[in-house]
Amino acid sequence: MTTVTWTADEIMTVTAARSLRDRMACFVGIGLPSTAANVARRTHAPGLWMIYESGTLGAVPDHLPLSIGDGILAETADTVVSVPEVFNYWLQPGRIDVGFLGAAQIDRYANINTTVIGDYDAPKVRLPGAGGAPEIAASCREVVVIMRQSTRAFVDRVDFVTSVGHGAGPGDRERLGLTGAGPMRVITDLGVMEPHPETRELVLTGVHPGVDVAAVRAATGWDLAVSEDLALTPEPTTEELAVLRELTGSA
Ligand SMILES: CC(=O)SCCNC(=O)CCNC(=O)[C@H](O)C(C)(C)COP(=O)(O)OP(=O)(O)OC[C@H]1O[C@@H](n2cnc3c(N)ncnc32)[C@H](O)[C@@H]1OP(=O)(O)O
Ligand SMILES: O=C(O)/C=C/CC(=O)O
Repeated sequence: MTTVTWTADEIMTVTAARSLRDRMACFVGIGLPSTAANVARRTHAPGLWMIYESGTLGAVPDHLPLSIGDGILAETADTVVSVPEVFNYWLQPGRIDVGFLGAAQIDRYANINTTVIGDYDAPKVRLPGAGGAPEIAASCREVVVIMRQSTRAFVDRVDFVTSVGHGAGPGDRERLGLTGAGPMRVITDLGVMEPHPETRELVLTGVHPGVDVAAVRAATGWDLAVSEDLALTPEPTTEELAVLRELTGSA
């Protein structure tokens, strides 16, 4: 029997890809989300309708776009619309099923920071910023987050709320007028977290093969709750790995 070997980053990306279903409309963030969305489209979800913020609807890039301005998106899209149309017509009225985002920091309520580490006026690290992420987090029907797990990234309270997840708990999204369900899954190199239906706090609902719950808790900056029905992530298939490695040039 052939043993398939894979890295922690690879199982993270493949697991995130699997969270997308065929024919979904997916607002794709640049970086890890874009890699995972393109893996999904080339494997189990050929009809995934990928939307990038530059106004490219239905892009089918033959390589990973370097940015939302990469020509391959406009060249391969079903159509290209203006940025106001992406936000005002497609996103805000709830026409997009899933927003797929990355983050530098996330907290127990899945609030996202991509703005600054440390004090806003005297930052330790200045991050890429908000871009369209706050609107994506507000209005997509649901949000999936992909990021590597460590205590520097998984913090009790984010240094800056760039994109609201579940705010300070139940009812906050409704109070703020955010129409989408918010982050429903956070996928990392260690496992999968989902918001508790009542408290909205992230709960560990799955671990990747070979990962201890204790290791996930140790990489989290709050007392992470663990589901009683903890799932074990299925390993990446050879097809998923081949597609991922071809896309990232690591084949
Ligand atoms: C639709 C849209 O895409 S809108 C665009 C909005 N912007 C985003 O969505 C960005 C989302 N992505 C992020 O925030 C990412 O985590 C990034 C861009 C900050 C970093 O991603 P990567 O390029 O994978 O780099 P990496 O995680 O190695 O971090 C690079 C550096 O950023 C800094 N950094 C990143 N995360 C942290 C953190 N949590 N705490 C402190 N420093 C950090 C560090 O200086 C780090 O370098 P180091 O690891 O040597 O210390
Ligand atoms: O400005 C934004 O929202 C996103 C930028 C990401 C990119 O330039 O690819």
